[in-house]
Amino acid sequence: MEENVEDQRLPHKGNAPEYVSMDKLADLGVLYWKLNPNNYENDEELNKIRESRGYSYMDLLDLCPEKVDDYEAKLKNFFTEHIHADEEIRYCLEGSGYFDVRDKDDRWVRIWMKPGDMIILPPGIYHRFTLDTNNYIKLMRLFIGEPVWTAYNRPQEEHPARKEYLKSLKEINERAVEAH
Ligand SMILES: CSCCC(=O)C(=O)O
Ligand SMILES: [Fe+2]
Repeated sequence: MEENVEDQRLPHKGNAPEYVSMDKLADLGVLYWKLNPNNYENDEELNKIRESRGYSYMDLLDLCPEKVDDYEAKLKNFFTEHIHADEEIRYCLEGSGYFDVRDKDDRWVRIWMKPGDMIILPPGIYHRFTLDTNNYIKLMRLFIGEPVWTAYNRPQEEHPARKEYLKSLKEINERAVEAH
């Protein structure tokens, strides 16, 4: 996506849009599933993911002005580039929104989340979130154990999760080179 944005809710694909493959996202450590959002209370596939990855905690987040205290302030924080010490796991049940992640060359990749899209962002990846022009999203948040939502705003080059992430990127890259 474009580097500089005036209205964060617009797509910002630029004049010559470039599309990023799921493989390239996987190379950044971003995992993706397509699930059935109408069946989230009884979804075997979701349960399997939760069990195998230890996601014991779950809550639902409805992002709209009526349901969120400090709505504008929250959205502003979500759109401030940051990392976490843990994975960020989000499953879109209704509405839509953009998760932006930095690629290897520090360019933004915009992920448009729609109902059924589930992503896991690895610890230490720089990212941000915004609603799109529909102004509504319902997200499931998952976590291993007691949730920690602390965001560390960029720059965080000395943060252990950041260092670990850069190391894992290097390893993914080396494996890709060997495979060719
Ligand atoms: C509303 S979920 C996405 C925002 C985010 O990056 C976060 O909660 O840390
Ligand atoms: Fe985050």
